Amino acid sequence: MCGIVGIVGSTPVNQSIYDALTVLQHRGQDAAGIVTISEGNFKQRKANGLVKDVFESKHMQRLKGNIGIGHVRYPTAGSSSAAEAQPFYVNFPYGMALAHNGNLTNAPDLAKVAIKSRRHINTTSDSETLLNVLAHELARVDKDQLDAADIFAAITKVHEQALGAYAVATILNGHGLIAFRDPNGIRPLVLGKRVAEDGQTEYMVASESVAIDAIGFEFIRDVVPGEAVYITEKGELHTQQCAANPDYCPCIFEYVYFARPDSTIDNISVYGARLEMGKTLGDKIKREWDDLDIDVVIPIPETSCDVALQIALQLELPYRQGFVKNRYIGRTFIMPGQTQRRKSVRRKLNAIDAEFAGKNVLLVDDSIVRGTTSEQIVEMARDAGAKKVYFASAAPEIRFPNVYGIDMPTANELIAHGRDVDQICQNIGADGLIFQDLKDLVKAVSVQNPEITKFETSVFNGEYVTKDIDQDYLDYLNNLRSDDAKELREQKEEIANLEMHNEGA
Ligand SMILES: O=P(O)(O)OC[C@H]1O[C@H](OP(=O)(O)OP(=O)(O)O)[C@H](O)[C@@H]1O
Ligand SMILES: NC(=O)CC[C@H](N)C(=O)O
Ligand SMILES: [Mg+2]
Repeated sequence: MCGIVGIVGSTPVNQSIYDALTVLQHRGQDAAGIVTISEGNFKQRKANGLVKDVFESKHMQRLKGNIGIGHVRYPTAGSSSAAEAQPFYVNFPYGMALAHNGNLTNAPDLAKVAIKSRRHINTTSDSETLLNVLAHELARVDKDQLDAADIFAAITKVHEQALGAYAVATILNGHGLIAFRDPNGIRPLVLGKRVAEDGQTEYMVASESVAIDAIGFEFIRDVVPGEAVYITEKGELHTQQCAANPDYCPCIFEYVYFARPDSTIDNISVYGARLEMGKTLGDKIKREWDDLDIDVVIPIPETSCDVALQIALQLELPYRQGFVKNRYIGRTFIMPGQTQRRKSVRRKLNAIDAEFAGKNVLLVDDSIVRGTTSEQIVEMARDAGAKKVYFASAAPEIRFPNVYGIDMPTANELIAHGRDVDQICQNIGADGLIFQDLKDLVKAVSVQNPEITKFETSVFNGEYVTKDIDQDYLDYLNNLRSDDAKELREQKEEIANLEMHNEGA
């Protein structure tokens, strides 16, 4: 999952974009970038690394201008090279830059069409392709100055061509900031505003509401599926529905794992959703495990803490933070390779023996994906002296690849693929394992906003909302993006490529 942000201000936006990116860091740890426009010139800084490492004060000083966009990246297409860090830039028409969260499922076809239209695509990133599709549609309008209707017409054309998930922020020289969300609203996008000292209203878009809160903007609302927002350089706001058949279907995994608990997405508090997940899973544990003698409930930090606390309340058992998290290690699941992910679990989490010695413990995690965390954590609980180790997952079994912006491209890498609960339990070495039921997860998330009746749940049930996904596509993705394929390709690219990116800048 990546994080995006865009601001049209009445004073320089570099620091606000930087600050917003730091609170979206949990959505992508691989690369970060900011592009601003100052007097018709684009200013850019992007590189691999965390926000705090990518931007030095010399970069910040150069990122002048009252309009800009930013991105934190967790790659799901192309490579993780710095050349594919975002935002991407094209000079025609007008000069524009784009930041994308999501994943296009027809990127290779779109790239072919764009190249036929004499656009140049320099990387394997789906986001660069998306930028070129939009640029092509804007270039078709034969005018020096586009108005809101021209821009919305171009986005309508993009919706007609692009498949998959996309929440986008883009800046267009001489015009302003454009943001839009795919017709299913798979990835989140919110809009905020702030009245500046000079009285001008400044606008902001971001992946999560927490970014809006953190830099002192006021949340206005979610951008709805298929909708586009255009904020002119002067700060005028235009919005329009640009999709023929928008159909709300946000990704449920945002609530399970990706988003910060203090964000609200599609009028659903992520924290509230996690508490509800704890209630429904707690009830299932009561129903199915009433004979078990559990002494204590222990979360696997950090994302599962809210769920675990609620389960403990539900079961009337003590809740103890038996694992201490090293605050300097990031999220392991979004790290690029399995070796790094495996190593990081033990560096990140350490057990407090007193909470385990001689006890029957119930460990709670938000999800079990590859099983990297759960396998090691069960062992750590036993090493710390636990008598019995039970495990509960707030998400159901993840058995199918994700194609919409979560890097789970290969069913074989998923621990629940082809295994029933007992087999998974055996694999992670637990004495008992319980998963949330999908209907309960949907209930837990939707209870705060009954207007949303559908969620993107393909990783649990294999039903892909865009309908273009078939076995051929999943095989293609498997060959392209399995951990092994990625490692091989990146080794080759390191040797062969001198890319269009100046890392030291
Ligand atoms: O089965 P796996 O492949 O290990 O993936 C699932 C685990 O990864 C995530 O944690 P992560 O360390 O990424 O972040 P967190 O600190 O936010 O929990 C998630 O919360 C699970 O703990
Ligand atoms: N996780 C994401 O949103 C990734 C965006 C885009 N597909 C990339 O790989 O850069
Ligand atoms: Mg975790």
